Amino acid sequence: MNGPLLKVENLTKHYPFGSGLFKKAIPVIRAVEDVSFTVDAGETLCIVGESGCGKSTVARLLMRLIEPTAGRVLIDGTDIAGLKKDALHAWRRRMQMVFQDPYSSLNPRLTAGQIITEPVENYESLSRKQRQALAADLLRKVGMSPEMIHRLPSELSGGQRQRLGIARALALQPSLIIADEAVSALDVSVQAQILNLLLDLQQQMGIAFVFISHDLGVVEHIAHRVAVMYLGRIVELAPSQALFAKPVHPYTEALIAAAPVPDPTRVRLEAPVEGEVPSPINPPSGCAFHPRCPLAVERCRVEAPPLVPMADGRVVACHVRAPATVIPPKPPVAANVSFIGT
Ligand SMILES: Nc1ncnc2c1ncn2[C@@H]1O[C@H](COP(=O)(O)OP(=O)(O)OP(=O)(O)O)[C@@H](O)[C@H]1O
Repeated sequence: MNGPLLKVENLTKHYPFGSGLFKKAIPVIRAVEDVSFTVDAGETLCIVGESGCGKSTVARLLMRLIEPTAGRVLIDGTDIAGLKKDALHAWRRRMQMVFQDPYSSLNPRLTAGQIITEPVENYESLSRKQRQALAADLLRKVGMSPEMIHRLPSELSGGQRQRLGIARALALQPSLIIADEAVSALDVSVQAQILNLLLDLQQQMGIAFVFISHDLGVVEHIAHRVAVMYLGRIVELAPSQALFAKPVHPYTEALIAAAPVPDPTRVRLEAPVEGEVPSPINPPSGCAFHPRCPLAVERCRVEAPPLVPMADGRVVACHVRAPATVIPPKPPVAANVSFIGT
């Protein structure tokens, strides 16, 4: 199939805020605003940004766990919103999710073997032997001993539980895995093991990842491309190497400056730039980053910058660093005009 595996077009999610009883319009939380990107087969797109910028909402929209206010999600060119029950069921096989907290996302009453095979049994019935063989195979794939098949989640370490969550996601042989802060709850050494496991699996099985993280060390390790979000919008989307070598948006620059060295004690992105993240209920006019931006000029206060494509394949929304080319107004049409006296 030509074209991207995943195409996200102008995805927007507004949550109602309060009742709006005495006002004409109900105020909304602008969680995700006009987000567009693509992901190719076998590619890893990381989404980064401070807490509350809309990363998890994008993940939930991709998985169709919530409905968008506007915009579309296409898989292999098919709009998932238009799928009827059976087609949606079939499509769900292709996209799986790995969650941040491996403990709360695993049923504590099921054994590792049952947890792994449960998604498959939603699609086909398996004999006891097939179930055991599948579970053992997937446990091996994620670097666990098949002997763990009878263990309960409470009998596993955090890293083992996250491997189990990955094994469960792999069971349906998905084309795409959405991983929302999938390693954030783990020790740094276990994080590295899980990330390397994901990279190996990607090479072996050609899986694409949308990997959501606020940890740039993690992102630098695994991303092919990176989308930087600020207050619900993508402000820069770039090939990973280019982004880390030369961030263009002042917000990206600040994020990278806050986490300069890839080491185990690296700074988290809790407050990478001065000032608070503004409210998504009443975002600033113009560029939403302007109140915190050291480069802001008057235009930033009044006009929202569009995402402008740059020569190295990135797109950036910044009036100062990536000014949109102003298309000169067309000259007046001169043909067939006759002037008196000429
Ligand atoms: N169900 C909901 N109802 C109302 N507001 C919501 C809901 N879910 C998220 N929000 C709001 O939408 C915005 C984006 O939230 P989201 O969880 O997507 O951010 P995030 O970048 O994933 O943050 P974090 O890194 O802390 O998980 C936030 O302002 C959040 O409070």
